[in-house]
Amino acid sequence: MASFVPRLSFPNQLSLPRSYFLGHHAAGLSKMKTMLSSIDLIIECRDYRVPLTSRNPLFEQSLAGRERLTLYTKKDLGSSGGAADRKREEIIRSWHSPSTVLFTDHKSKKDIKTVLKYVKEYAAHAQSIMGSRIMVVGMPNVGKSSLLNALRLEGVHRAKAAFTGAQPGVTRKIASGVKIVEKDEEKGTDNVYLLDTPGVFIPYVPNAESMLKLALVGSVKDTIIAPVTLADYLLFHINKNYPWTNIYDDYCLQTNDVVEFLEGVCRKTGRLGKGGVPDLDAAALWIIQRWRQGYLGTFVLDEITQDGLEKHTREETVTSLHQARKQKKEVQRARAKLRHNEGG
Ligand SMILES: Nc1nc2c(ncn2[C@@H]2O[C@H](COP(=O)(O)OP(=O)(O)OP(=O)(O)O)[C@@H](O)[C@H]2O)c(=O)[nH]1
Repeated sequence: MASFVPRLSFPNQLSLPRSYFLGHHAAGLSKMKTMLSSIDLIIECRDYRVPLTSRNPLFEQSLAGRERLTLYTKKDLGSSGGAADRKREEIIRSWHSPSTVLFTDHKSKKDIKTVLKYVKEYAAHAQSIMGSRIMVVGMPNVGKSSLLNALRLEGVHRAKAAFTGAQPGVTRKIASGVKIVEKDEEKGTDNVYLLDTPGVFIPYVPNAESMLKLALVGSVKDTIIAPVTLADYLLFHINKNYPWTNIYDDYCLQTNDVVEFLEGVCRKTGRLGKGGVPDLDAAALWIIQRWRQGYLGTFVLDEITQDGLEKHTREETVTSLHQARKQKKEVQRARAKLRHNEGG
């Protein structure tokens, strides 16, 4: 039998939306800027599974001038704690050196204690009279509110203060500060407050593959990109990077054909419509959610190399919304011209 050959590239998705910069993202960012003078430290959350793609250049520009802790969230979904994971973390640390970088799973007491230790040390060093104020920022759905709740529970043993949810955009406004560390008279340290902020998306994603990655990790609403396209990208990624794992053995043999894959999922899970027709959209959504919950294993979608951050930053063009619209129009014009030529 011929051995399976995975696809080496994913077809370019010309019609894929490349923007998800909503009104409350822009409003949230402006408000963050105006509040900067009262903030001591920024915790910027990025997603462990997309350490490069979940970097939002807007935070570099708008929130410059404040000390920052970069925290890679959802570690449990990207790392199984093996040698390759440790190597990856070492590389990511080197990107930010000499600044501190932490990797967290919000359910891990150990990880949350490490963040609290950093925060306490920072607060002791900052010696603010009014108590320290920390702002947590990041892309939508990266886990900011979950982090706040976990820090509050571990730090002051208080219940949840922020709503969380599996879809992006649960936090819409900057909340007032929530206490995560109690003052300590003996040590001479004051209270530490954490401010949750709405997730802010990149104004214009420079390439379609980055948009697919961001959609897969849940940074954009599931209604924005067709679930079958997203499942196809997931299949491509699994085949290319984990061809030996038999992750989807339960549904079908190894394949590069998303329809074959999803039909297998439909048959196995009973997602069949009238007359037994497979419901591909429902199967795609289900498999994406299984992936997001970690049931298909641990995944990192970005390629992590020593010069990865530098390369990514170079390639990244922070396109303004005006430029984004201009580019969109150019694509539309090119397509119309193509249609016209094909018709003529
Ligand atoms: N597995 C895992 N899931 C996490 C982790 N942190 C957050 N989540 C989940 O990710 C989803 C989004 O978390 P939130 O805390 O609401 O994210 P957010 O960044 O506040 O989202 P916005 O409201 O869009 O700004 C929720 O379903 C959380 O349970 C983590 O460390 N590991």
